Formats: sequence, C-alpha cells, structure tokens
Amino acid sequence: MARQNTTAQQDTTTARQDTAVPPPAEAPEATDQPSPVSTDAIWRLPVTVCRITQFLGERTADALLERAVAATDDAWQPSTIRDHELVPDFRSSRSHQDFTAPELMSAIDEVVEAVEHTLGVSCRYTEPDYTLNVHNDGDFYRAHQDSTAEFSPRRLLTFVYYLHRTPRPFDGGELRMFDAALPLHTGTTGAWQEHTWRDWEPEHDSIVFFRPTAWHEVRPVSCPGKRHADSRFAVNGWLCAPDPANARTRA
Ligand SMILES: O=C(O)CCC(=O)C(=O)O
Ligand SMILES: [Fe+2]
Repeated sequence: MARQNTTAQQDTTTARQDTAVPPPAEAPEATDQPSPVSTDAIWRLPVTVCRITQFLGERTADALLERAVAATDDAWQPSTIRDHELVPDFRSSRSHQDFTAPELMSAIDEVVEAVEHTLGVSCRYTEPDYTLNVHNDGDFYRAHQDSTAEFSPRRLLTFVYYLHRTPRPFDGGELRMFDAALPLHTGTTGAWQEHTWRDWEPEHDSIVFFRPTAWHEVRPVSCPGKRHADSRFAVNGWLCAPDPANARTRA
C-alpha cells in the first residue's frame, strides 16, 4: 500500500520499523471462504480517434461535395451490413458504390504514417476500399464494428471523410465512438447500457481514422427539408490487407 512521503520523513520511529526484518509470516490457514474481492472490474479505455479538420482545403472539398451531390441517381442503393444484408432498423442510409475520390486517397497517403503510429497499426501493402454514403432525414447506423475475426478481417484501418453544405443543413449525425471495455477477467465486458462514449461532429472537410474493431455508430440525422443536397455525405472506407486469393503464385 502506498504511504505518504511526509509521514515517512517526519516520523523516524515508523521509518525504523519499516526497515526492520519482519517476523516470519505464518502460513495462511486453508479456508473455503470465498474472497470478498470483486472480479467484475472493467477497464474503460478511451478509444483513439485521429481527426483532421480542413483536410483537403476549401476548394478541393467543395468540388468533391458537388461531385457527391451530383452523383447519378440510379447508382444509389440502400446501405447494407455484413454480407450485403438489408436491415433497415439497424442501418438506414444510401450508398454509392461507383464513386471515386482519388484526391482524397492521395491525401490519406500523405498522413497514413502518422496515423499508423498513433493507432498502432501497419498499413503496408494495403489497398483502399470505399463507398460514398448519404444520411438524410431519420437515417442512422446502429452500434457496430467494421471488422471482426469473422467479418471483413482484412480491414486494418477505417477512415470516414465528411462533406456537407454550409451552414450545416442537418442536425445530429454525430459519429459516436464507444470506449473499449476490457475485462480484468475474461468472459465479461459489462452491460451494454453501462458503456461510455464520445461523439464527433461530422464537420465538412474533416476526416477521422480509427481501428475497424472499435465500436461506433451514426446518431440519427434530422434534415426536415429532406433535400438530397442537404444530406450528410461521407466517404467511408478501409485500408485492407491484400486478398491472398489475388497473390501471384511463385514461378
Ligand atoms: O458515417 C459515419 O460516420 C460512419 C459510417 C460507418 O460506420 C460505416 O459505414 O461503417
Ligand atoms: Fe462503421
């Protein structure tokens, strides 16, 4: 047990006692009494998020937003989860699979080394995989992980880049990042209602990076006018480990 320095310095009697050889410890009696020490302790570790604002700069971001707004109507599909399942009360938004943003990918390349160091991941030889997602009035995405041992384990780093018109034409839509709950004793992660979190604003021209195993959600969006151009736009993707199925076989 820690003791206060001041007491140790002022009280010489105590100091001498501290250095004396203690009497031999008696062997503890064997007992069937359960220990009163709680084994339900949980470490709550704030999850690390790397966030950069004004990431591409006004001109590039505004041009990207206009491209996103103008993206052809027929390529928008209701967003899916996991194995392309449609689960409207878990995820409500629309996704555009064919949207390309090479200027965003180059900018990510420029910062990825700093992000790797901060998050403790290595993205060597990874390939980006991304979609454009829009959330309009009433849309949301409930708490999930982007990768687990079973689903999409090749995703090594998540990025989400936000775009919207100014002033922000919607309310809500924060990215909620849950703190990691690490059990001292395996087998318990605590009740879901006890989890703690931090919300991040989906600010135009900002980007966040986090580990794909982190629990996160998109809070419901309120956009009463329901105009497509007033949506919360996000280019959301991952840096993925190469698919072993595509590896060249040795000659
Ligand atoms: O749009 C966001 O803030 C996050 C979206 C997300 O979590 C996802 O698409 O997996
Ligand atoms: Fe996600």
